[in-house]
Amino acid sequence: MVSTALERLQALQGSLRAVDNVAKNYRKKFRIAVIGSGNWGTAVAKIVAENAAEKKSLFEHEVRMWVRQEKVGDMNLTDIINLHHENVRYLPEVRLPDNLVADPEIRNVAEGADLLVFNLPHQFLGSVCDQMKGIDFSRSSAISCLKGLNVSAQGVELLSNVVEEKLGLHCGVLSGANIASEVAREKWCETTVAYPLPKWYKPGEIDEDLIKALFHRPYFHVQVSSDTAGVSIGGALKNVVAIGAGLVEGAGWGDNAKAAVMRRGILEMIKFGVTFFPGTLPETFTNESAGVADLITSCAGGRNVKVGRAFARTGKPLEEIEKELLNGQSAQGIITAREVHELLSEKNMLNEFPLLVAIYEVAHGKLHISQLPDRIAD
Ligand SMILES: NC(=O)C1=CN([C@@H]2O[C@H](COP(=O)(O)OP(=O)(O)OC[C@H]3O[C@@H](n4cnc5c(N)ncnc54)[C@H](O)[C@@H]3O)[C@@H](O)[C@H]2O)C=CC1
Ligand SMILES: O=C(CO)COP(=O)(O)O
Repeated sequence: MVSTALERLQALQGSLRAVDNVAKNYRKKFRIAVIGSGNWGTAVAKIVAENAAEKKSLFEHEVRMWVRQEKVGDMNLTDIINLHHENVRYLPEVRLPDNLVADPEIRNVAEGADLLVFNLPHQFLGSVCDQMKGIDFSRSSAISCLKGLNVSAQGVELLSNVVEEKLGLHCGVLSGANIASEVAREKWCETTVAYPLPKWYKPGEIDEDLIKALFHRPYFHVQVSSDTAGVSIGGALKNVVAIGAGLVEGAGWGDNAKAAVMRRGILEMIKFGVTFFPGTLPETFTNESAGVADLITSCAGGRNVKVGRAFARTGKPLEEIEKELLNGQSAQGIITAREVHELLSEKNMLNEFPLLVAIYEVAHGKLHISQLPDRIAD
Protein backbone atom coordinates (compact mmCIF):
# COMPACT_ATOMS: atom_id res chain seq x y z
CA MET A 1 0.00 0.00 0.00
CA VAL A 2 2.86 2.39 0.90
CA SER A 3 4.51 1.88 -2.47
CA THR A 4 1.19 2.45 -4.24
CA ALA A 5 0.72 5.78 -2.42
CA LEU A 6 4.34 6.73 -3.18
CA GLU A 7 3.93 5.81 -6.83
CA ARG A 8 0.78 7.93 -7.01
CA LEU A 9 2.59 10.89 -5.45
CA GLN A 10 5.52 10.52 -7.86
CA ALA A 11 3.14 10.28 -10.80
CA LEU A 12 1.34 13.43 -9.63
CA GLN A 13 4.62 15.31 -9.16
CA GLY A 14 5.68 14.14 -12.63
CA SER A 15 2.51 15.39 -14.24
CA LEU A 16 2.69 18.74 -12.39
CA ARG A 17 6.31 19.16 -13.51
CA ALA A 18 5.29 18.39 -17.08
CA VAL A 19 2.55 21.04 -16.95
CA ASP A 20 4.89 23.64 -15.41
CA ASN A 21 7.58 22.96 -17.98
CA VAL A 22 5.09 23.49 -20.75
CA ALA A 23 3.74 26.61 -19.05
CA LYS A 24 7.09 28.39 -18.90
CA ASN A 25 7.20 28.78 -22.63
CA TYR A 26 3.87 30.41 -23.38
CA ARG A 27 3.12 34.08 -23.83
CA LYS A 28 -0.17 34.02 -21.86
CA LYS A 29 -2.90 31.85 -20.39
CA PHE A 30 -4.97 30.78 -23.36
CA ARG A 31 -8.72 31.21 -23.60
CA ILE A 32 -10.56 28.17 -24.95
CA ALA A 33 -13.89 28.23 -26.79
CA VAL A 34 -15.95 25.29 -28.01
CA ILE A 35 -18.11 25.71 -31.11
CA GLY A 36 -20.81 23.05 -31.00
CA SER A 37 -22.57 21.13 -28.27
CA GLY A 38 -23.98 17.91 -29.69
CA ASN A 39 -23.09 14.43 -28.46
CA TRP A 40 -19.34 14.68 -29.24
CA GLY A 41 -19.25 18.46 -28.94
CA THR A 42 -20.33 18.24 -25.30
CA ALA A 43 -18.06 15.29 -24.49
CA VAL A 44 -15.00 17.17 -25.81
CA ALA A 45 -16.10 20.35 -24.05
CA LYS A 46 -16.09 18.36 -20.81
CA ILE A 47 -12.51 17.22 -21.50
CA VAL A 48 -11.12 20.66 -22.25
CA ALA A 49 -12.97 22.27 -19.34
CA GLU A 50 -11.50 19.66 -16.97
CA ASN A 51 -8.02 20.45 -18.24
CA ALA A 52 -8.60 24.21 -18.11
CA ALA A 53 -9.64 23.89 -14.47
CA GLU A 54 -6.60 21.75 -13.58
CA LYS A 55 -3.84 23.38 -15.65
CA LYS A 56 -4.22 26.86 -14.29
CA SER A 57 -0.87 28.10 -15.59
CA LEU A 58 -1.81 27.26 -19.18
CA PHE A 59 -5.49 28.04 -19.61
CA GLU A 60 -8.09 30.54 -18.50
CA HIS A 61 -10.45 28.86 -16.05
CA GLU A 62 -13.73 29.43 -17.87
CA VAL A 63 -14.45 27.56 -21.10
CA ARG A 64 -17.35 28.90 -23.14
CA MET A 65 -19.34 26.54 -25.36
CA TRP A 66 -21.58 27.76 -28.16
CA VAL A 67 -24.97 26.06 -27.92
CA ARG A 68 -27.45 26.40 -30.76
CA GLN A 69 -30.42 27.48 -28.70
CA GLU A 70 -33.42 25.22 -28.42
CA LYS A 71 -36.18 24.57 -25.92
CA VAL A 72 -36.31 21.48 -23.78
CA GLY A 73 -39.80 21.55 -22.28
CA ASP A 74 -40.25 25.24 -21.52
CA MET A 75 -36.58 25.91 -20.68
CA ASN A 76 -33.69 27.06 -22.85
CA LEU A 77 -31.08 24.35 -23.30
CA THR A 78 -28.36 26.84 -22.31
CA ASP A 79 -30.12 27.56 -19.00
CA ILE A 80 -30.42 23.86 -18.25
CA ILE A 81 -26.73 23.30 -18.95
CA ASN A 82 -25.67 26.26 -16.83
CA LEU A 83 -28.01 25.45 -13.93
CA HIS A 84 -27.78 21.67 -13.84
CA HIS A 85 -24.40 21.07 -15.57
CA GLU A 86 -25.90 18.52 -17.88
CA ASN A 87 -26.67 18.58 -21.61
CA VAL A 88 -29.94 16.72 -21.22
CA ARG A 89 -30.64 16.94 -24.96
CA TYR A 90 -27.43 15.52 -26.49
CA LEU A 91 -25.40 13.96 -23.65
CA PRO A 92 -27.80 13.04 -20.85
CA GLU A 93 -26.69 11.71 -17.48
CA VAL A 94 -23.17 13.09 -17.67
CA ARG A 95 -22.12 15.75 -15.14
CA LEU A 96 -20.31 18.64 -16.83
CA PRO A 97 -17.63 20.73 -15.08
CA ASP A 98 -18.78 23.95 -13.38
CA ASN A 99 -16.31 26.04 -15.43
CA LEU A 100 -18.00 25.04 -18.69
CA VAL A 101 -20.46 27.81 -19.60
CA ALA A 102 -23.10 27.40 -22.30
CA ASP A 103 -23.71 30.50 -24.43
CA PRO A 104 -26.21 30.86 -27.31
CA GLU A 105 -24.34 33.84 -28.84
CA ILE A 106 -21.64 32.47 -31.09
CA ARG A 107 -19.78 35.75 -31.52
CA ASN A 108 -19.66 36.19 -27.79
CA VAL A 109 -18.03 32.75 -27.52
CA ALA A 110 -15.56 33.24 -30.36
CA GLU A 111 -14.39 36.82 -29.83
CA GLY A 112 -11.19 36.90 -27.79
CA ALA A 113 -10.71 33.12 -27.86
CA ASP A 114 -7.16 31.92 -28.44
CA LEU A 115 -8.13 28.38 -29.37
CA LEU A 116 -11.47 27.39 -30.85
CA VAL A 117 -12.52 23.74 -30.78
CA PHE A 118 -14.94 23.12 -33.67
CA ASN A 119 -17.30 20.21 -33.12
CA LEU A 120 -20.57 19.97 -35.01
CA PRO A 121 -22.11 17.91 -37.81
CA HIS A 122 -20.13 18.83 -40.92
CA GLN A 123 -23.09 19.93 -43.04
CA PHE A 124 -23.47 22.96 -40.75
CA LEU A 125 -19.82 24.05 -40.70
CA GLY A 126 -20.09 26.60 -43.53
CA SER A 127 -23.10 28.43 -42.11
CA VAL A 128 -21.68 28.38 -38.59
CA CYS A 129 -18.39 29.89 -39.83
CA ASP A 130 -20.37 32.58 -41.66
CA GLN A 131 -21.83 33.67 -38.31
CA MET A 132 -18.29 34.45 -37.12
CA LYS A 133 -17.20 36.46 -40.18
CA GLY A 134 -15.28 39.62 -39.43
CA ILE A 135 -13.84 38.48 -36.08
CA ASP A 136 -10.07 38.97 -35.93
CA PHE A 137 -8.56 35.48 -35.64
CA SER A 138 -5.10 36.47 -36.85
CA ARG A 139 -3.41 35.19 -33.66
CA SER A 140 -5.89 32.43 -32.84
CA SER A 141 -5.86 28.74 -33.64
CA ALA A 142 -8.47 26.03 -33.98
CA ILE A 143 -8.89 22.29 -33.81
CA SER A 144 -11.57 20.58 -35.86
CA CYS A 145 -13.11 17.49 -34.26
CA LEU A 146 -15.55 17.07 -37.15
CA LYS A 147 -15.61 13.92 -39.25
CA GLY A 148 -16.43 14.76 -42.84
CA LEU A 149 -15.15 16.35 -46.03
CA ASN A 150 -16.15 19.36 -48.07
CA VAL A 151 -16.97 18.26 -51.59
CA SER A 152 -17.82 20.68 -54.37
CA ALA A 153 -17.65 20.82 -58.15
CA GLN A 154 -14.03 21.97 -57.76
CA GLY A 155 -13.04 18.85 -55.83
CA VAL A 156 -12.58 17.78 -52.24
CA GLU A 157 -11.23 19.73 -49.33
CA LEU A 158 -10.49 19.05 -45.65
CA LEU A 159 -12.83 20.66 -43.12
CA SER A 160 -9.84 22.23 -41.36
CA ASN A 161 -9.15 24.05 -44.65
CA VAL A 162 -12.75 25.28 -44.75
CA VAL A 163 -12.20 26.86 -41.31
CA GLU A 164 -8.92 28.40 -42.48
CA GLU A 165 -10.39 29.79 -45.71
CA LYS A 166 -13.61 31.13 -44.25
CA LEU A 167 -12.19 32.65 -41.08
CA GLY A 168 -8.44 33.05 -41.57
CA LEU A 169 -8.11 30.79 -38.55
CA HIS A 170 -5.23 28.31 -38.45
CA CYS A 171 -6.78 24.87 -37.88
CA GLY A 172 -5.53 21.41 -36.84
CA VAL A 173 -7.58 18.25 -36.38
CA LEU A 174 -8.52 15.69 -33.72
CA SER A 175 -10.01 12.32 -34.60
CA GLY A 176 -9.96 8.81 -33.21
CA ALA A 177 -11.82 5.77 -31.95
CA ASN A 178 -13.99 7.88 -29.69
CA ILE A 179 -17.64 6.94 -29.28
CA ALA A 180 -18.82 10.00 -27.33
CA SER A 181 -20.98 8.22 -24.76
CA GLU A 182 -17.98 6.11 -23.66
CA VAL A 183 -15.53 9.02 -23.55
CA ALA A 184 -18.01 11.12 -21.56
CA ARG A 185 -18.21 8.30 -19.00
CA GLU A 186 -14.42 8.36 -18.79
CA LYS A 187 -13.85 4.92 -20.27
CA TRP A 188 -10.26 4.88 -21.53
CA CYS A 189 -9.49 5.39 -25.21
CA GLU A 190 -6.92 6.93 -27.55
CA THR A 191 -7.20 9.75 -30.04
CA THR A 192 -5.01 11.37 -32.69
CA VAL A 193 -4.25 15.06 -33.04
CA ALA A 194 -2.47 16.81 -35.91
CA TYR A 195 -1.50 20.44 -35.43
CA PRO A 196 1.04 21.78 -37.92
CA LEU A 197 2.43 25.10 -36.72
CA PRO A 198 0.97 28.21 -38.37
CA LYS A 199 3.13 30.40 -40.62
CA TRP A 200 3.02 33.15 -38.00
CA TYR A 201 4.24 30.85 -35.21
CA LYS A 202 6.95 32.04 -32.88
CA PRO A 203 8.01 30.66 -29.47
CA GLY A 204 5.35 31.35 -26.86
CA GLU A 205 2.45 30.68 -29.21
CA ILE A 206 0.21 27.60 -29.18
CA ASP A 207 2.10 24.49 -30.28
CA GLU A 208 1.63 20.70 -30.27
CA ASP A 209 2.52 20.39 -26.57
CA LEU A 210 -0.12 22.91 -25.61
CA ILE A 211 -2.70 21.14 -27.78
CA LYS A 212 -1.83 17.86 -26.11
CA ALA A 213 -2.11 19.46 -22.67
CA LEU A 214 -5.59 20.68 -23.58
CA PHE A 215 -7.00 17.35 -24.74
CA HIS A 216 -5.05 14.66 -22.88
CA ARG A 217 -6.83 13.11 -19.89
CA PRO A 218 -6.11 9.95 -17.90
CA TYR A 219 -9.03 8.39 -19.79
CA PHE A 220 -8.35 10.13 -23.14
CA HIS A 221 -4.83 9.53 -24.40
CA VAL A 222 -3.64 11.83 -27.14
CA GLN A 223 -1.15 10.80 -29.82
CA VAL A 224 0.31 13.51 -32.03
CA SER A 225 0.61 12.98 -35.78
CA SER A 226 1.94 15.18 -38.57
CA ASP A 227 -0.57 13.86 -41.10
CA THR A 228 -3.53 16.25 -41.06
CA ALA A 229 -5.05 14.80 -44.23
CA GLY A 230 -4.73 11.16 -43.14
CA VAL A 231 -6.28 11.86 -39.74
CA SER A 232 -9.16 13.79 -41.38
CA ILE A 233 -9.88 11.27 -44.14
CA GLY A 234 -9.88 8.35 -41.71
CA GLY A 235 -12.61 10.04 -39.68
CA ALA A 236 -14.69 11.01 -42.69
CA LEU A 237 -14.63 7.77 -44.66
CA LYS A 238 -14.99 5.32 -41.80
CA ASN A 239 -18.51 6.72 -41.44
CA VAL A 240 -19.35 5.46 -44.94
CA VAL A 241 -17.72 2.07 -44.34
CA ALA A 242 -19.66 1.77 -41.07
CA ILE A 243 -22.91 2.19 -43.00
CA GLY A 244 -21.65 -0.68 -45.20
CA ALA A 245 -20.96 -2.82 -42.13
CA GLY A 246 -24.51 -2.09 -40.99
CA LEU A 247 -25.91 -3.07 -44.38
CA VAL A 248 -24.35 -6.55 -44.31
CA GLU A 249 -25.28 -7.02 -40.67
CA GLY A 250 -28.87 -5.97 -41.31
CA ALA A 251 -29.01 -8.35 -44.25
CA GLY A 252 -28.39 -11.15 -41.76
CA TRP A 253 -24.78 -11.84 -42.75
CA GLY A 254 -22.20 -12.56 -40.08
CA ASP A 255 -19.09 -11.05 -38.53
CA ASN A 256 -16.95 -12.46 -41.33
CA ALA A 257 -18.82 -10.37 -43.87
CA LYS A 258 -18.48 -7.29 -41.67
CA ALA A 259 -14.73 -7.91 -41.38
CA ALA A 260 -14.47 -8.18 -45.17
CA VAL A 261 -16.19 -4.81 -45.58
CA MET A 262 -13.83 -3.30 -43.03
CA ARG A 263 -10.74 -4.75 -44.75
CA ARG A 264 -11.79 -3.38 -48.12
CA GLY A 265 -12.83 -0.18 -46.42
CA ILE A 266 -9.43 0.60 -44.95
CA LEU A 267 -7.78 -0.05 -48.33
CA GLU A 268 -10.12 2.37 -50.09
CA MET A 269 -9.67 4.95 -47.34
CA ILE A 270 -5.90 4.84 -47.89
CA LYS A 271 -6.31 5.00 -51.66
CA PHE A 272 -8.69 7.96 -51.37
CA GLY A 273 -6.15 9.76 -49.16
CA VAL A 274 -3.14 9.30 -51.40
CA THR A 275 -5.18 10.03 -54.55
CA PHE A 276 -6.83 13.26 -53.50
CA PHE A 277 -4.32 14.50 -50.90
CA PRO A 278 -0.82 13.58 -52.10
CA GLY A 279 1.47 13.35 -49.09
CA THR A 280 -1.08 11.45 -47.00
CA LEU A 281 0.74 8.70 -45.09
CA PRO A 282 -0.75 5.20 -45.54
CA GLU A 283 0.55 4.20 -42.10
CA THR A 284 -1.70 6.79 -40.43
CA PHE A 285 -4.63 4.50 -41.26
CA THR A 286 -3.02 1.43 -39.73
CA ASN A 287 -1.05 2.92 -36.84
CA GLU A 288 -3.22 5.68 -35.43
CA SER A 289 -6.44 5.69 -33.46
CA ALA A 290 -7.86 7.86 -36.26
CA GLY A 291 -7.54 4.94 -38.70
CA VAL A 292 -8.32 1.29 -38.20
CA ALA A 293 -9.22 1.66 -34.51
CA ASP A 294 -11.90 4.22 -35.34
CA LEU A 295 -13.20 1.98 -38.09
CA ILE A 296 -13.49 -0.97 -35.68
CA THR A 297 -15.29 0.91 -32.91
CA SER A 298 -17.60 2.70 -35.36
CA CYS A 299 -18.56 -0.55 -37.09
CA ALA A 300 -19.31 -2.08 -33.68
CA GLY A 301 -21.27 0.58 -31.85
CA GLY A 302 -21.59 3.85 -33.76
CA ARG A 303 -24.60 5.65 -35.17
CA ASN A 304 -23.73 5.03 -38.83
CA VAL A 305 -23.69 1.26 -38.42
CA LYS A 306 -27.13 1.49 -36.77
CA VAL A 307 -28.48 3.46 -39.71
CA GLY A 308 -27.06 0.96 -42.25
CA ARG A 309 -28.48 -1.95 -40.28
CA ALA A 310 -31.94 -0.37 -40.10
CA PHE A 311 -31.89 0.39 -43.83
CA ALA A 312 -31.17 -3.25 -44.64
CA ARG A 313 -34.06 -4.33 -42.42
CA THR A 314 -36.67 -1.73 -43.39
CA GLY A 315 -35.68 -0.17 -46.73
CA LYS A 316 -36.72 3.25 -45.39
CA PRO A 317 -34.78 6.29 -46.67
CA LEU A 318 -31.60 6.89 -44.66
CA GLU A 319 -32.63 10.39 -43.56
CA GLU A 320 -35.92 9.02 -42.20
CA ILE A 321 -34.05 6.33 -40.25
CA GLU A 322 -31.63 8.97 -38.92
CA LYS A 323 -34.58 11.03 -37.61
CA GLU A 324 -36.30 8.02 -36.05
CA LEU A 325 -33.23 6.50 -34.39
CA LEU A 326 -30.93 9.35 -33.43
CA ASN A 327 -33.07 11.93 -31.63
CA GLY A 328 -31.59 14.98 -33.37
CA GLN A 329 -28.06 13.58 -33.74
CA SER A 330 -26.42 13.07 -37.10
CA ALA A 331 -25.02 10.03 -38.93
CA GLN A 332 -22.39 11.80 -41.00
CA GLY A 333 -21.79 8.84 -43.33
CA ILE A 334 -25.12 9.48 -45.09
CA ILE A 335 -23.98 12.81 -46.50
CA THR A 336 -20.36 11.75 -46.95
CA ALA A 337 -21.40 8.68 -48.99
CA ARG A 338 -23.40 10.93 -51.32
CA GLU A 339 -20.64 13.54 -51.58
CA VAL A 340 -17.94 10.97 -52.26
CA HIS A 341 -20.13 9.33 -54.91
CA GLU A 342 -20.64 12.72 -56.62
CA LEU A 343 -16.93 13.42 -56.53
CA LEU A 344 -15.95 10.03 -57.96
CA SER A 345 -18.61 10.28 -60.63
CA GLU A 346 -17.43 13.79 -61.58
CA LYS A 347 -13.83 12.56 -61.80
CA ASN A 348 -14.80 9.41 -63.71
CA MET A 349 -13.33 7.26 -60.93
CA LEU A 350 -16.31 5.17 -59.83
CA ASN A 351 -14.53 1.91 -60.76
CA GLU A 352 -11.55 2.71 -58.56
CA PHE A 353 -13.48 2.75 -55.27
CA PRO A 354 -15.92 -0.16 -55.65
CA LEU A 355 -16.79 -0.50 -51.97
CA LEU A 356 -17.55 3.18 -51.33
CA VAL A 357 -19.64 3.23 -54.51
CA ALA A 358 -21.47 -0.02 -53.71
CA ILE A 359 -22.36 1.20 -50.20
CA TYR A 360 -23.88 4.34 -51.69
CA GLU A 361 -25.80 2.36 -54.31
CA VAL A 362 -27.15 -0.27 -51.88
CA ALA A 363 -28.19 2.42 -49.41
CA HIS A 364 -30.07 4.24 -52.17
CA GLY A 365 -31.82 1.18 -53.57
CA LYS A 366 -29.72 1.14 -56.77
CA LEU A 367 -27.90 -2.14 -56.05
CA HIS A 368 -29.06 -5.27 -54.26
CA ILE A 369 -26.91 -6.23 -51.26
CA SER A 370 -26.44 -9.73 -52.76
CA GLN A 371 -24.33 -8.12 -55.51
CA LEU A 372 -21.92 -6.44 -53.12
CA PRO A 373 -19.41 -9.32 -52.78
CA ASP A 374 -18.85 -9.56 -56.54
CA ARG A 375 -18.66 -5.79 -56.89
CA ILE A 376 -15.78 -5.56 -54.42
CA ALA A 377 -13.96 -8.78 -55.33
CA ASP A 378 -10.18 -8.33 -55.77
N1 LIG B 1 -20.96 11.38 -31.39
C1 LIG B 1 -19.82 10.69 -31.47
O1 LIG B 1 -19.65 9.61 -30.87
C2 LIG B 1 -18.69 11.24 -32.29
C3 LIG B 1 -18.89 12.20 -33.27
N2 LIG B 1 -17.85 12.67 -33.99
C4 LIG B 1 -18.02 13.70 -35.02
O2 LIG B 1 -18.16 14.94 -34.34
C5 LIG B 1 -18.95 15.85 -35.11
C6 LIG B 1 -20.02 16.43 -34.22
O3 LIG B 1 -20.90 15.40 -33.83
P1 LIG B 1 -21.86 15.48 -32.56
O4 LIG B 1 -21.34 16.45 -31.57
O5 LIG B 1 -22.04 14.06 -32.12
O6 LIG B 1 -23.21 16.12 -33.15
P2 LIG B 1 -24.67 15.48 -33.09
O7 LIG B 1 -24.75 14.37 -34.08
O8 LIG B 1 -25.02 15.18 -31.68
O9 LIG B 1 -25.59 16.65 -33.65
C7 LIG B 1 -26.35 17.49 -32.84
C8 LIG B 1 -25.78 18.88 -32.86
O10 LIG B 1 -26.03 19.48 -34.14
C9 LIG B 1 -26.49 20.79 -33.91
N3 LIG B 1 -27.28 21.31 -35.01
C10 LIG B 1 -28.47 20.87 -35.47
N4 LIG B 1 -28.89 21.65 -36.47
C11 LIG B 1 -27.95 22.61 -36.67
C12 LIG B 1 -27.82 23.71 -37.54
N5 LIG B 1 -28.74 24.00 -38.46
N6 LIG B 1 -26.73 24.49 -37.43
C13 LIG B 1 -25.78 24.22 -36.51
N7 LIG B 1 -25.84 23.17 -35.66
C14 LIG B 1 -26.92 22.40 -35.72
C15 LIG B 1 -27.32 20.67 -32.65
O11 LIG B 1 -27.53 21.94 -32.06
C16 LIG B 1 -26.43 19.77 -31.82
O12 LIG B 1 -25.47 20.52 -31.13
C17 LIG B 1 -19.49 15.03 -36.30
O13 LIG B 1 -18.74 15.33 -37.44
C18 LIG B 1 -19.27 13.58 -35.87
O14 LIG B 1 -19.02 12.72 -36.97
C19 LIG B 1 -16.56 12.26 -33.73
C20 LIG B 1 -16.31 11.33 -32.75
C21 LIG B 1 -17.34 10.74 -31.97
O1 LIG C 1 -16.80 8.72 -34.78
C1 LIG C 1 -17.28 7.98 -33.97
C2 LIG C 1 -16.47 7.11 -33.09
O2 LIG C 1 -15.11 7.37 -33.19
C3 LIG C 1 -18.74 7.90 -33.81
O3 LIG C 1 -19.26 7.25 -34.91
P1 LIG C 1 -20.78 7.46 -35.28
O4 LIG C 1 -20.94 8.86 -35.78
O5 LIG C 1 -21.06 6.43 -36.32
O6 LIG C 1 -21.55 7.23 -34.00
